[in-house]
Amino acid sequence: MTTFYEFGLHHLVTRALKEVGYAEATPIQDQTIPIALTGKDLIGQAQTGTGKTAAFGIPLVEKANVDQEQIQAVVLTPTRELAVQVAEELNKIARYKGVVALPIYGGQDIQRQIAALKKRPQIIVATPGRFMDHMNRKTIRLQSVKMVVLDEADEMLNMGFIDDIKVILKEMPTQRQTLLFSATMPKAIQEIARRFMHDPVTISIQPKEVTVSNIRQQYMEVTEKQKFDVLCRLLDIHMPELAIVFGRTKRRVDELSEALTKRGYGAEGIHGDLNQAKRDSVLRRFKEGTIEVLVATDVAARGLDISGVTHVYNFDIPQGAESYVHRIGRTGRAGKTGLAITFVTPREADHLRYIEKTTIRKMERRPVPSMAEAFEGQKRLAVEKLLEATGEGNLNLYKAMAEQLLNEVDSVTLVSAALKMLTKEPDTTPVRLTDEKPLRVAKKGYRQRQSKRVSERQARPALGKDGRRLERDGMSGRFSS
Ligand SMILES: Nc1ncnc2c1ncn2[C@@H]1O[C@H](COP(=O)(O)OP(=O)(O)OP(=O)(O)O)[C@@H](O)[C@H]1O
Ligand SMILES: [Mg+2]
Repeated sequence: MTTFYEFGLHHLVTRALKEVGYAEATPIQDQTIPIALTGKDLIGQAQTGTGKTAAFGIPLVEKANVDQEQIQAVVLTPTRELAVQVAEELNKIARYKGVVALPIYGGQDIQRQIAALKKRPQIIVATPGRFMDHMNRKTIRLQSVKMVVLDEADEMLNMGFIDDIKVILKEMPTQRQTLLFSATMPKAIQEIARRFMHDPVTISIQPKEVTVSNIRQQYMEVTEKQKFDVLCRLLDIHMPELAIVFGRTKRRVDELSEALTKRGYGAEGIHGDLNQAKRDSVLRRFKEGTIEVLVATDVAARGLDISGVTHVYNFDIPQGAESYVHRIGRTGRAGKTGLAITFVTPREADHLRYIEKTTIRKMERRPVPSMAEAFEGQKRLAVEKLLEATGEGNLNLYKAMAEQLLNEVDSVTLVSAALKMLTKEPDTTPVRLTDEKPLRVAKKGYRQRQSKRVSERQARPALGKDGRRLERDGMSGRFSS
């Protein structure tokens, strides 16, 4: 493996990389950084969690000129949260060189953004809709842009951003370098490449294996009605550090997070109908570990890098194989291991096969855990907690009382009572969840009609009451501003 010194980077860039703990380049970084540094256009594909952000981020920071107070690079991302995250990573890489990356996204006060833009950052990381807004207001000037990155380009196409992207790219100087990155590269990307890239080099790391091997992939056959109890049991058995539960629609996410909270789990939902302040606070509390279960639509499936996510549950099987790859890719990142479990209702069996066929990877079928197994898991946790407390010391304050208690109650009864108090017993609090219709594998004719509809929709962007463009919420198929 290559160390970052071997790329001949500015010493202030290598110093920052050392500080963030990147000793060696990951395979995608190893292969793309030297090409990107030469100024060539590039398409980079590598599995989730393998460091694509730094693969484009390092060349961006390396090539930016600190003394030139103009926008020199633009990164476009499909979601607001991803724009923030990518800007954070770029700023880490850029901290000693003094280059500044600014995130610009919808739902944030535009005047504040305009004020921040006046400070003349060298790199902008933006969602397409808000970027267009600034272009139209002439609060962003593009004449000095030398590099453009499309992160998760395929998702931006899925979300109907194609027209925005075309307009944005047309406004950019033609003498620019264009980089395109994603873990999945459907055919539609080639159209972007052909129209907007100049003789791009394609780098694909293990294109056959779209998912990383350190994610264990399992599925469980459940009925719609069983899903919620099975999820609760799994959470009790797995005891994830952090878990993401993906639901199909915004309503589903709302109902699920409420139901989980009712049953005593620290859960919150995130989707595109929530205001930005709420989205930000939910994500922040998840990262801090204040809540341990994030319930999400596909809005959280792309690019988000949250360390500590040990489990991903597809409460509803995802529509597309790409969506599956990105959802489960929120775990098992940067060489860590993770577990992904997908719920499949009887009528969705074909859909599961289609995903397996597309990812060329079989999921392991697992039986639904019983309530007794979940209870066992929780009892084990209680024992662990109790044993841990015995090792912590500072028990002297309690010992006199313990001895007194032991005169009155036998030791087994006493410890049993302590364990009972520490154990989360099976909870059957009733919850309200609206059934989702099963997903069926689309028939060929239907698929074609659907894709035609999508292209029509793209040609005529959806407008809100005030005539503003609306952004689509991942794969949930509804619109939100
Ligand atoms: N060279 C490196 N050494 C160690 N860790 C790294 C290195 N490069 C990146 N990482 C870490 O790997 C994790 C995943 O990186 P990143 O988010 O860029 O993945 P990605 O390939 O863009 O994934 P996705 O397809 O999900 O967007 C991050 O936590 C990042 O800090
Ligand atoms: Mg990424």
